[in-house]
Amino acid sequence: MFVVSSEDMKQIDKRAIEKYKIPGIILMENAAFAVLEEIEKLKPRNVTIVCGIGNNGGDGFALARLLLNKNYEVDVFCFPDKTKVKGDAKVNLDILINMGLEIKSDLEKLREKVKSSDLVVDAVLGTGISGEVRDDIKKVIDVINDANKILSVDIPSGISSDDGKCLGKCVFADITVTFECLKFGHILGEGREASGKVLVKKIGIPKECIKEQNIKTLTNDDGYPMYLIKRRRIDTNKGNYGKVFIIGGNYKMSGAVILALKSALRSGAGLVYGVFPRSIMDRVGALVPEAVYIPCDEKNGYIFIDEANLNIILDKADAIAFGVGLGNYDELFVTLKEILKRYDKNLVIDADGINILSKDVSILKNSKANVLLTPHPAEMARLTGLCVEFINKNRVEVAKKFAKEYRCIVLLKGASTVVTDGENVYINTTGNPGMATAGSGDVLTGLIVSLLGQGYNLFDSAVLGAYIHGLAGDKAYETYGYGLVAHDILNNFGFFIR
Ligand SMILES: NC(=O)C1=CN([C@@H]2O[C@H](COP(=O)(O)OP(=O)(O)OC[C@H]3O[C@@H](n4cnc5c(N)ncnc54)[C@H](OP(=O)(O)O)[C@@H]3O)[C@@H](O)[C@H]2O)[C@@H](O)CC1
Ligand SMILES: Nc1ncnc2c1ncn2[C@@H]1O[C@H](COP(=O)(O)OP(=O)(O)O)[C@@H](O)[C@H]1O
Ligand SMILES: [K+]
Repeated sequence: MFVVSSEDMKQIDKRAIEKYKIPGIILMENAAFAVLEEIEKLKPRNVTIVCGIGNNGGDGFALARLLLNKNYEVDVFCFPDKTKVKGDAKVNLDILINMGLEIKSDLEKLREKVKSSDLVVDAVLGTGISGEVRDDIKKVIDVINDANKILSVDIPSGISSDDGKCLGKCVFADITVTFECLKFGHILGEGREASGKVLVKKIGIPKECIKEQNIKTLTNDDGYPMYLIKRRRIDTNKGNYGKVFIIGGNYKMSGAVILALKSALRSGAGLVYGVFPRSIMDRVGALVPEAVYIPCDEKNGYIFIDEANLNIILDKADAIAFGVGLGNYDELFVTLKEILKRYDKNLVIDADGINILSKDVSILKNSKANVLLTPHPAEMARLTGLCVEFINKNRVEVAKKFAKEYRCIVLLKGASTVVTDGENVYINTTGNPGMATAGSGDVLTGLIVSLLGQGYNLFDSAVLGAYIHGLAGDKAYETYGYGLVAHDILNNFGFFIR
């Protein structure tokens, strides 16, 4: 499913109205019907609709008429002042007035009504919000938030459609009914929580209008990305599903590489090789008997990959993951540099691999390998010098800029993981806060490198990885709640891939 900004949506609406000659008032009517359909499922006895003075409010006025015609008890408020309503919204406002309905603008009356209403509809601000919410509207939002149940029209008032930022104050909806496309604000930042359950409804915009906008951002829905998964031919063997190499582990940390190896096996890689320091061989061998091992020399407990082993890796690997539990040791920078210089297939750099890379990110620019970086926000901060708070508030832009500048693919982890090659963007919405647990990232790396080995390209592997990892985490959450551990996630991979 496409994800659009407010400007994209404005252009799509404009194209529908000016080029394809659909009158805006028809779109408004269809939007109102789309909201009506959801309200009827909720079976409220009485509904309070709070409208602004723009077209979002216009949707609210049209909805009020549809509900009144169906004999619902309806109260309509307009803030700051109904005399400022214009255009299509005014047409719908005037119809209500002609029907004899009183449109109130009294905050105290709204406060009373909100308490006794089964449902409050928030049609104050939509995609047309600009700047911080003005003080008078902040008060209205506070009152709306006291409601028993809230349905927001298009987007919760106060949330920016472009990045999900709360612009000073926002409605926290139970349900949001939006039109034609998802907006960034529904799945990023505070907007994700504020939107509640989001329903995307068609309102009659010709599909060409969306196509012509050339949208580059997708999220999981309509079968994407799972339809990328290829069925296996019957007459195949392990050689068809990749030799994947996972380079990781140090004397203090064997768990990360063990989890990544198990994860690669559980997600279907043909042959999984573990490259780790010799001192953890017994543990890895005991816990992952299905893997092949390349135990390496050690320097101060950290891995030292000599030329002979490096040649084996570079020669054999269909895909490499570098970094899980590796430790950040100066000489490993030299190893990473060599791999980037000599390896010409797909390379995932994760965890300590990213910390090692942060010493001099410019080595990416001369890379022969196709690189995917999978940082969490703190690792992204090390790569870019930006602070974590800024990164989290600007996830898409930060990841895009980095991917473009260093010609790699970035998978920026966290709630709403972002995958981008600098132009195309995927925003993932599977997963849950139970996955904020040690080792959860290591199993993602194992999953992605496994997909690469099986022949998916770098972008698709990252997208599928983020999606399946989140789904598997959601299934684990059903059983273990916040007590879920990384093993529970990887044990579900096979289920979803099947
Ligand atoms: N176009 C179409 O075809 C269709 C559009 N549709 C609907 O239209 C919505 C977009 O409508 P829109 O563009 O009129 O903007 P909208 O969200 O109502 O907000 C503008 C109003 O808010 C005010 N305001 C702004 N910033 C503010 C702030 N910080 N703090 C306080 N107030 C602020 C601003 O006031 P002003 O600054 O002008 O005084 C202005 O009055 C869209 O979300 C969807 O629901 C559907 O009907 C389907 C067809
Ligand atoms: N709130 C959340 N919602 C969805 N996914 C999450 C959430 N918190 C963490 N995750 C996912 O869990 C993984 C954590 O990775 P990471 O921080 O690298 O863990 P570790 O380094 O311990 O392995 C990432 O894939 C991240 O997207
Ligand atoms: K709204």
